[in-house]
Amino acid sequence: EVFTALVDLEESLETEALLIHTLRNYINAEEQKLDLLRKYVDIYQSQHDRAMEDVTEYISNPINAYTLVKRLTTDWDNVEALMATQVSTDYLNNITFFKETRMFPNNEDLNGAAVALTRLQDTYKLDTSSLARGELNGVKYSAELTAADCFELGRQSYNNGDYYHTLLWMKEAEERVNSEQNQTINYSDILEYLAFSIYKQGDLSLALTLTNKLLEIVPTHSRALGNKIFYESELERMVETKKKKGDDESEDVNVDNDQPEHYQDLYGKDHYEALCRGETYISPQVESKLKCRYLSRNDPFLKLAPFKIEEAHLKPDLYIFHDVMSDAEIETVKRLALPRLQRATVQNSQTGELETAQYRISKSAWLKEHEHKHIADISQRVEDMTGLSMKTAEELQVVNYGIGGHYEPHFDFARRDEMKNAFQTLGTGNRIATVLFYMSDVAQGGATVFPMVGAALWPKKGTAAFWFNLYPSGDGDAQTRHAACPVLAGSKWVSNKWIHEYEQEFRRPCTLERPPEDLTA
Ligand SMILES: O=C(O)CCC(=O)C(=O)O
Ligand SMILES: [Fe+2]
Repeated sequence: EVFTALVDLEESLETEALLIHTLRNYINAEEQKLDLLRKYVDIYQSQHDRAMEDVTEYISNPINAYTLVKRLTTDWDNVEALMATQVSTDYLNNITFFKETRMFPNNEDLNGAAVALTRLQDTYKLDTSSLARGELNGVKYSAELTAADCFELGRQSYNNGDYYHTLLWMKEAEERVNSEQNQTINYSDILEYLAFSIYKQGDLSLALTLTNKLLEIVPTHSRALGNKIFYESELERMVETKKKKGDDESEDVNVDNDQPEHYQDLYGKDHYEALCRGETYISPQVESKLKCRYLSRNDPFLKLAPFKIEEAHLKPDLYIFHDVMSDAEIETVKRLALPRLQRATVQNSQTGELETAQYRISKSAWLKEHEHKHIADISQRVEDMTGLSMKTAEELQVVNYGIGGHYEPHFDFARRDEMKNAFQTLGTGNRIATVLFYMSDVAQGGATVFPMVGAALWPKKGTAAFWFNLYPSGDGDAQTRHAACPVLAGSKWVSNKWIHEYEQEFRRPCTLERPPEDLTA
């Protein structure tokens, strides 16, 4: 979803400001035109009224005779010309220009935004009515949805073949429209979608009832008339098959009330979503062993200001480093990434979906002195934190997740079959370890979760997560499979520092120890 990234939405707000300004100017211009026409019509009226007081006297006066003729010729021509003036043309041209030169969401973006919202609804088990009232997990935000907004969410779901969400949102639209003073959508439009998605869910008679209700409101509705005939004949056919079978076996109606496929097909989806909701399942044995400690690596400087480490899981070891990126460094990293983030997107390899905006800060980027220092300091800090060499590490990779932005479960290391293309040619080896800096707090959602071990790491500005992706033998640790949960409220900024195998020989000598079970071969 290209348009869920914060930066895109910011530009969209600027575009909207331009549109509002243009619309206001257009309305003013139309009003000026109407004011002028009003002035003309008033003059006509008063002259005409005067004439009608005494018609004979009026037309026998040569001046009146002249002005009457003039009013009906050149004056009237002016009126007609003014009436015909297309005030809107220039303003419409302006709008076309904005659409061509500025970032402008299209129908695909609207669909993406709707999918993002329904994803949040599923992941965080949000109740439709609460969501429509602007409540997220009991927190009331100012925004609310109108009946028309709910209808549009239903319509987008419908177009995606997702009748499960169509029904949820059309029902909500129905409830909302009944309590709206100025109705934002026609009830009959809602009924039509409602009836068809109910049919898709297998309830023929309810679909027929709703269609009849629709025909009471709009008796000539042609699609509804067609559907009525179809539902009635289907129902009749069902009754006949029932009679033939002579029992009450359930009918083989085209039932389609499951969630769409992509909600089900991913490994451990339920578990992943439960973790995202904060229902962690880390084993009590592991949890009781977790400690917080200071790390100084016998380094005299670090002894003065040791790293504060929190263990989040053991085997695989997941660490949280506290206070390892300053606000100034965060601002630098975001600012360097921002201009490039606007159109950059990440494609999810499993779903092909566009996920988030991301950007790699490159060494060759022209950096100001303090920016250069910040980037170098961050790299040095990662070296101090991990004790690993930065010689083969990748550049800092920046990701911004907007509302609904997420990253499906994945490994950071390359599997054996991917290795050749991935990192071998670079001469850096596989990604031995990951340092993930959190560059923002996230109001709700956005955890980094490890479904196979039941750990969830919650973003906190200035902290960093750290783990080894590979066993000392060089084999990938399947348990490090992880995901970024969708952002429910707020915006999430992270940056990754991926550290590679080569050059680590003296820092993390490899052993021949094999993993207990190689799930990734
Ligand atoms: O954003 C996160 O929490 C995780 C990001 C991640 O896994 C990645 O970029 O590889
Ligand atoms: Fe990752």
